Amino acid sequence: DDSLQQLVEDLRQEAREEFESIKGIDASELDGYVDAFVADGLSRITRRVSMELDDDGEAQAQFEWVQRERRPTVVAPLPCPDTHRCGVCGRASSRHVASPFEVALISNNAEEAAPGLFHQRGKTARALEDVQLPAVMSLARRALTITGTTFNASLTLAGGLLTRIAAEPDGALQAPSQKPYWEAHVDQDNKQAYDYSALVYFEDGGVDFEGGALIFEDGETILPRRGRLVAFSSGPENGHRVARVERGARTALALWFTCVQPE
Ligand SMILES: O=C(O)CCC(=O)C(=O)O
Ligand SMILES: [Fe+2]
Repeated sequence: DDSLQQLVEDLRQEAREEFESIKGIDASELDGYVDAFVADGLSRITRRVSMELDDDGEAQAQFEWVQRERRPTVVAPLPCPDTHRCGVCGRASSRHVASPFEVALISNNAEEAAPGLFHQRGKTARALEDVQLPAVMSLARRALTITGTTFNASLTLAGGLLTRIAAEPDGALQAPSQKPYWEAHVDQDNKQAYDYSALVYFEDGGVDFEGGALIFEDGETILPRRGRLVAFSSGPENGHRVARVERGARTALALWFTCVQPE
């Protein structure tokens, strides 16, 4: 089918262009990234049927190959606390927000991209501004848009970290003053400006690493999956913790948004 061939060729071209805009990636890895990008595009290709009346007034079916949009976000609404400032409260989760191309790129380069602004018991993190991968910034913008639309809030990026949590080697030395990453907390307690939190994950829990689930105070547990976005209002309605990573390593893009527009 010619039109399908054309779509695949367009996807390959798009993949190459996206790759070429990103510096510092080993050329030997190009084919893998391009294939992942194309596979993602193909998984969203579907046939659209439309009906048209021909000159004799007969209905004729027209078929066209088109790319479906990524799947929409699912929201669990929650009552807002008094301190809440904008939008609706709740939790949302959406798969395939990061494409397999972005997932492979960021996961493979996370160690260099997040060599550790700080180190916190097996977790290292680097501020968004210091991450050298342009793909991370474009993903942050996408997460901002999706979160704002989902919760009906006009949001601005207030902070971001690319984090990597590795299972700790036995007997690793700990500074007792450090807060462990698995401690339960409310994001808004870390910074009052935070109104919404978003996380994008780059590995599959239970496959690429063991443990590391995101667990809300009421027990709702979200297992990180490649490309998955989780977003939630940052107040006490969404206290959470990260389960300890028992094997492997887990990369996450953590983002915080504010409803207060900068002056
Ligand atoms: O990595 C995660 O899943 C959550 C991290 C987190 O809760 C935070 O950085 O505030
Ligand atoms: Fe948090």
